[in-house]
Amino acid sequence: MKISVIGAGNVGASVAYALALRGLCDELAIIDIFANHAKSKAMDIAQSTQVFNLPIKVNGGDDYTLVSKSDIVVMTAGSPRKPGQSREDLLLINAKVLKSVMENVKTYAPNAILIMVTNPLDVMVYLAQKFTGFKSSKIIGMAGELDSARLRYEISNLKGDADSKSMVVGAHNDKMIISKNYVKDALSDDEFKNISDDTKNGGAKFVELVGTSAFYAPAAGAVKLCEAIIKDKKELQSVSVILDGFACGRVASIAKDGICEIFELNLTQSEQEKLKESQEEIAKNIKFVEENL
Ligand SMILES: NC(=O)c1ccc[n+]([C@@H]2O[C@H](COP(=O)([O-])OP(=O)(O)OC[C@H]3O[C@@H](n4cnc5c(N)ncnc54)[C@H](O)[C@@H]3O)[C@@H](O)[C@H]2O)c1
Repeated sequence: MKISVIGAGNVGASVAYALALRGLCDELAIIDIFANHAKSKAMDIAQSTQVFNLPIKVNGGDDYTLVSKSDIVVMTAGSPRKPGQSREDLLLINAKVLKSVMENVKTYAPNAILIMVTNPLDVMVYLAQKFTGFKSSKIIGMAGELDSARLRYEISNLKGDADSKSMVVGAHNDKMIISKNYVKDALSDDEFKNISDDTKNGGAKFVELVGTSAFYAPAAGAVKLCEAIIKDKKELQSVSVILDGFACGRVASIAKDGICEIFELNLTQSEQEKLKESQEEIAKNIKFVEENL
């Protein structure tokens, strides 16, 4: 199993490190526009695997031949949010990065399953297909599992633990949906409201503290997707998927070929309206990129 991680920054390096230490692949490639940065991460991670005597080959650089024959490519290259920025402020900056990276992925790893992390996530998921022509079942956006982890973090801070099936669905922006239909823990109305607010604010709170976006928990979300693919788990995860003219969060079953089934969301009328609004916003942002790139 060969996995390539594009972008050796905070999220990319954390993905590569976690993949290596969990022994999920036997070959790992790390690519960044800053070749020495990627090489240094690869060397450091390769030395970490020696600590545990894990037989993993790790290479890094800016040369896309390193990505050849990857089974999975995790895309993390691009700018993260800075204080005061929304994920949407990154639209054109990261779409340009995505276009150049995807041309190389298409050339060197045409059979890979693509895990997208770069923000604004739902827009990038849709554009990744436009730039690669990959089947939509082979492009999966990671964000729902991060938002769900933040939800369970808030619940367990309050209640001591959280149901592992509680999840956040819908778009990866301020209109993410925290629905009682998907929260399996018993919460009063006040508790539900406070936990929803804190979960939605989880990303911004991190940006406020350190001036950039979170990385360990997002990396864990990407690794969870890799694991579901590698182990053919048919695991239900909250992921961004390509739909008709846009991409947005759905619950989908993840297995060896990528997305094997997408489920309709079970939402109340007002939640459905909110989902529709966020989908329209995503479609508008896609159009903006298409007209301005
Ligand atoms: N989906 C999510 O839930 C989620 C969570 C956190 C962060 N993110 C997003 O992930 C992305 C990366 O975040 P980060 O914190 O790792 O940022 P970072 O700045 O630490 O790392 C980004 C890396 O991308 C590299 N890069 C830039 N352009 C490139 C190109 N053309 N080719 C190859 N590499 C290139 C940079 O050199 C840098 O090393 C951001 O867009 C961020 O918003 C998404």
